[in-house]
Amino acid sequence: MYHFIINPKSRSEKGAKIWHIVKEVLDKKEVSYTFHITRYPNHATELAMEICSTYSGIKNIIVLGGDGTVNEVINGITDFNDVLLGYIPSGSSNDLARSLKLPKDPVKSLENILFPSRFQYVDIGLIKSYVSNYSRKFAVSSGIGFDAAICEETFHSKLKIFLNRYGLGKLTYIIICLKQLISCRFMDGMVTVDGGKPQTYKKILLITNMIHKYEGGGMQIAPAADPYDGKLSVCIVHGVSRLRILTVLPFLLFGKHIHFKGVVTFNCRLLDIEVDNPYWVHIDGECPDTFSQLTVSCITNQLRIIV
Ligand SMILES: Nc1ncnc2c1ncn2[C@@H]1O[C@H](COP(=O)(O)OP(=O)(O)OP(=O)(O)O)[C@@H](O)[C@H]1O
Repeated sequence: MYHFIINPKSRSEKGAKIWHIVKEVLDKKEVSYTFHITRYPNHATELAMEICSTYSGIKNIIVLGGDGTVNEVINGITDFNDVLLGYIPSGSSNDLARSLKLPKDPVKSLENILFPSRFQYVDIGLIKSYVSNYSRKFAVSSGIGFDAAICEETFHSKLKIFLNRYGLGKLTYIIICLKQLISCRFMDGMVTVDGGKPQTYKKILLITNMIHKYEGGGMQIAPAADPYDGKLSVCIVHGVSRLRILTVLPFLLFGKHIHFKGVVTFNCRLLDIEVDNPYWVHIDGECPDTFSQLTVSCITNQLRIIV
């Protein structure tokens, strides 16, 4: 039995159309399944919880949506040992699917799930703010500063809906990225790696904590990120002028930004972040709030996913 959780609103409502294609194949093949359509933000978390509590034994939960829906689902799974996750990417950025090299075509994706050749245990991240009493898991990445400000603005953007209609969703990120480059505030703060000595940074553009190498629809923020190594791949950009950042940005696509002055990358299990003011934080591309204190960690080999 497969349990589908579908976000019809993903990729500006293309999720609904993709589900119809998938459903047709399921019915034709007489596959036994239940399906659950999300009706509001965070509904996928409730649905995943419901599936976990209703059915016993190993549950095949299949997510049809974007990275945000995967995030909601992993936050609803009550026992990771009892879940085998399948994923049919139908979001605008699909960075998880890109990293795991999952098929883009929904029918191929479905076939991969119905006749799986293998599954993998992948790491997930956990972000907490003790100051704000907040905690959430993430599948792909979390970040504070510039990348989160871009996510926040993209979320409210009418341009995204318009450009997604023409398959140009990526362009939204580029346009908003340039806009944020002019207006975003730099942070001053302190970063503590694996409980070591706190390190002070000035004029921080962003601090990203990556499980997988891509975010923002294929930007290789952490080209060395390995979702199976039990570690976060961290990227800090600091002390660089806005003009300089503009010249570095194109190198992000290929992960070559890491060679520039002011870009610090390292792997760790635990990261403490304290910044001078509350700034936007994104978690798998969704921005719950602004925070000034964060503790980020990696949970090793937590999620069993069909690849
Ligand atoms: N019925 C709904 N109405 C409004 N919002 C919804 C509904 N169902 C889910 N959502 C919200 O849509 C958000 C975005 O979905 P998702 O991330 O899956 O797609 P996306 O933004 O197109 O893809 P990506 O994250 O890959 O760019 C989710 O975080 C979820 O809260």
